[in-house]
Amino acid sequence: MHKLSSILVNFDLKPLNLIKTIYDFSRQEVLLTETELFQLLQSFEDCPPRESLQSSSFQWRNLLFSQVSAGNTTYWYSQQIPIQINSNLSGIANHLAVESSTGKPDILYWRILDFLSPEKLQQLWNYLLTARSQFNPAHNSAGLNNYRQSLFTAPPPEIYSEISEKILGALIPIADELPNSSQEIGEIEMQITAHNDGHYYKIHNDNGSPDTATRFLTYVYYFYRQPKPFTGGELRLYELAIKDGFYVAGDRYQDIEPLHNSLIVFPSHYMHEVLPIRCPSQRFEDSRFTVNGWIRVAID
Ligand SMILES: O=C(O)CCC(=O)C(=O)O
Ligand SMILES: [Fe+2]
Repeated sequence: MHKLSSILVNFDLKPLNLIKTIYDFSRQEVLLTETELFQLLQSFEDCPPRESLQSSSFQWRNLLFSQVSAGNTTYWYSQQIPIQINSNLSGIANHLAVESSTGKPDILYWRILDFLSPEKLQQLWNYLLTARSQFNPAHNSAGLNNYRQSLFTAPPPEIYSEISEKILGALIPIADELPNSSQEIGEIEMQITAHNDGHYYKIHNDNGSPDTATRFLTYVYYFYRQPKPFTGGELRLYELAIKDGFYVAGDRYQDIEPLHNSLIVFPSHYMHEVLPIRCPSQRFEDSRFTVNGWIRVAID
């Protein structure tokens, strides 16, 4: 909480109306509560009475932006929302862990080896070999060019239900133990991807936009022909850092080998990337395949 007197000395409040400007504003790390903003405004000689001030707010990532209108002038302020680390993640680790990393760098993930039985894996292959024409180029949610190159498609219903059930099978014991409903498991999203020669996915996280904000776990199931027909394609998980109220990639990272028939689970807000793939044959069936997606928290 900032003292009004120190803000008045150090800070020249200006009307701001563009998101970009709001962002710059937040970088100054001047965080006001609504009450402080009203007090600040009222210290201006020409400020209308409090009853005529109107306010509204919206949330972006872990920042709460609010606006107060006085006549034709709009004032913005921002406030950091405390970041909640899900204390049950360690519990999930206990249930999922065949292998887990809590070491250095400080990155949590869970990996299950031999995730699918040989029969289920064969079913997946049988589907894939008929489905080449259903794969489309993937786009990054921010619409940026050159951010991501891969092919993807929606899973057929039987693959969706079998794999989501298997994932839920690992998570349900935890869901039952969760102390409140806001941490119950909601929707499971799923896609099938193929990364071939020259494909990659640059650094991103999976829940940084309003429509993805309820994703809390990311899972990636890897499978490919034997012997392994490509090189590269490691999943690089970055240590989490917070800068100016935003999640950013820390300096340290861990590269995870996309092992055949393994499932990786990690928190969706981690920054991560897929390193470039080299696949000399360039044949579709030699791609680095995944069934991957996101587990959302249920919302009441
Ligand atoms: O393929 C992978 O290893 C990760 C894919 C990914 O990050 C995503 O689809 O959001
Ligand atoms: Fe991702």
